[in-house]
Amino acid sequence: MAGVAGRLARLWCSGALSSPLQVTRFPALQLHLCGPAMRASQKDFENALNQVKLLKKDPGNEVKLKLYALYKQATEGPCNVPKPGVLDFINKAKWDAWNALGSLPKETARRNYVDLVSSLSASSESSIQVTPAADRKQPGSDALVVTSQDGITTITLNRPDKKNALTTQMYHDIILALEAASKDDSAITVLTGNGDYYCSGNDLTNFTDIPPGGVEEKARSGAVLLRDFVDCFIDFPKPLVAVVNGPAVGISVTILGLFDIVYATDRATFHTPFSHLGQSPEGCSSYTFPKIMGPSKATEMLVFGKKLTAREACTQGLVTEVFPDSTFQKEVWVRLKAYSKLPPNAMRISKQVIRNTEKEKLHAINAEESNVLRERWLSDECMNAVVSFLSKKAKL
Ligand SMILES: CCCCC/C=C/CC(=O)SCCNC(=O)CCNC(=O)[C@H](O)C(C)(C)COP(=O)(O)OP(=O)(O)OC[C@H]1O[C@@H](n2cnc3c(N)ncnc32)[C@H](O)[C@@H]1OP(=O)(O)O
Repeated sequence: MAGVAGRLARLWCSGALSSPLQVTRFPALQLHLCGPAMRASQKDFENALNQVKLLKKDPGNEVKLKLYALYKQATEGPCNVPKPGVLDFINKAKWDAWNALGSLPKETARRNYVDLVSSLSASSESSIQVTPAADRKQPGSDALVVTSQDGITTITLNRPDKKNALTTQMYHDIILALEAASKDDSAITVLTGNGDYYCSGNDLTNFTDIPPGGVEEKARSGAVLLRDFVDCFIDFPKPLVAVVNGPAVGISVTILGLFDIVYATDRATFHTPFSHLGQSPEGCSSYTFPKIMGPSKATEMLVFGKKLTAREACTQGLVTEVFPDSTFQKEVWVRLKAYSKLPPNAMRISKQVIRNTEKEKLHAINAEESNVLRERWLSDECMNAVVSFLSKKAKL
């Protein structure tokens, strides 16, 4: 049993914050773990109990023991039953595992159980291929290409002849791609563009596809899609990196405030011409931009549509680092491949510790921005701007 206990201890030490030893060594972290941001609800716990039954791979005896111990600790508290006899190997191993958790609080055990099941579910689904969106047989879906390599899932906008403008189908496909990436075995996820542009924002021809319910219905469904789209970025659990390979416009700029890292070529520009288009900020930028760059710089961008160079965007904190265009791809991918080798659970959990403090706020802001935009899309100012662009009278 010393062997099992030793191996368990090693597992815990390498596991995601589940070791009682680690928790006592980092009391500040323990506070976070027990705080509302990291608390696993009863529902999360019940979901995890069901998820365990659906695991495609047997996790092995050591992990099963760990699950058992966390379950007992979460539901009954510290081990207080008599130790089974030496010949009762199985029950003794279970007792030892439970007893090893000492006085770990029930709430922490519940959280650790949920995290462990979540990492097991992710790795048991790792055999699922992340296929290019084109293979999902969705119309227009070759506009998005998803690949997974070297621990990195890359979502590439692939409409270079339209400057990677986002069609309605692409919003749906990106949501699906992010959902798949959140569960695959990659450590980090990248969004980038193919061709000379990163993305020219919302495809303005989206406005021409009016359903039987008329423009009001179009605006309503657009606002729902926008909200769902941005929610995925708010909730994305792993490090999310934007590789900005060229100019970025509109929503492709605003959501950068929800990424963890933004690398840009020195050829990139950042442009949010909402007033020119009779529109208003989305992607939580009404909150993230003032927070990142201060209110007046944010106003220059979001209200007056000031276009920033990559270096200006970096100085103002929207971009993490700028690279010469000639070496951009090489330098960025070398860096990302190195990052992708870091322990994935630690990265995920650190990201969540950072993000969880304001997740609720971001969701509320997203809902409000989407509502305001729904009204803006029905305004004369917006309709005139779209008509001007579509009739080739206006360009940014
Ligand atoms: C669920 C809904 C959510 C909605 C969320 C709201 C988001 C708000 C925004 O994103 S606002 C930003 C909207 N974007 C724009 O207004 C950009 C419009 N495009 C341009 O001004 C220019 O095309 C350009 C400055 C991006 C590039 O100019 P350039 O001269 O280099 O290239 P072309 O104009 O010749 O572009 C090549 C073809 O691509 C088409 N195209 C480019 N961007 C868009 C776009 N956003 N929507 C639709 N089409 C776009 C352009 O029309 C050319 O097509 P053509 O070859 O058929 O003429």
